[in-house]
Amino acid sequence: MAIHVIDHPLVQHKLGLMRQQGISTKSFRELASEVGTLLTYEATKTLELADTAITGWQGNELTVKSIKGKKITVVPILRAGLGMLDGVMHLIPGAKVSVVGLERNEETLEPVPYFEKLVGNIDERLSLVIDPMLATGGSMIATLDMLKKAGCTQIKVIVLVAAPEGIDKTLAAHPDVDIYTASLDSHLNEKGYIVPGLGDAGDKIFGTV
Ligand SMILES: O=P(O)(O)OC[C@H]1O[C@H](OP(=O)(O)OP(=O)(O)O)[C@H](O)[C@@H]1O
Ligand SMILES: O=c1cc[nH]c(=O)[nH]1
Ligand SMILES: [Mg+2]
Repeated sequence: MAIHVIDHPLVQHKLGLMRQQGISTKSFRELASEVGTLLTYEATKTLELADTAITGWQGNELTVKSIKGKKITVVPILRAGLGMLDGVMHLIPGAKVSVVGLERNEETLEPVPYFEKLVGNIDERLSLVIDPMLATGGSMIATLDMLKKAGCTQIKVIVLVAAPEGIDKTLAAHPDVDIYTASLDSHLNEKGYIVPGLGDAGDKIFGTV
């Protein structure tokens, strides 16, 4: 479908803080979660509403709006996607979580799948895939392939930063998917890292470097 770059001042300010050299694990983690919340707000903007009858505070009949039938599963891509999970669940606490594990081979840049635990009835759910980084697009495309193979037909992607190369590849492979991001950065460097990017998001979230 399309890429949506969210230029809300809070998103841009927080993303700017994340780009600072030497940022602490604590700050990076907090900001990843906060930007995750803000991007989720934007990504859920198009959820359909239905009229629901309730009894109001005065005992009278009222019609209010509620989110229509659509069940949601949040899909963090291990490891780094876990850094956004709390922030996303903050807005949709009832969502079920489907976990996929993929690690990019840093020589070939190909994704290597190592874990898949999807919730039941995924064909009836909207999947919200979360990962801080979309670089070559390999990990995202493999995840979308996995979800579609399991029967999922409605998918939105939320990433903190994306590279144009990866976005083009992902949208070419999965033109039906909407991608929400805080930034479409300049390009990939010779090692497949996003420039200016955030560096290695997984390592920064888990404190492994
Ligand atoms: O678009 P791509 O070129 O596939 O790169 C992006 C992927 O790389 C990172 O994960 P990584 O493989 O480093 O695993 P980690 O989250 O365990 O650190 C990132 O979180 C994405 O999943
Ligand atoms: O820039 C990048 C690319 C892949 N994975 C990351 O963590 N950062
Ligand atoms: Mg990593």
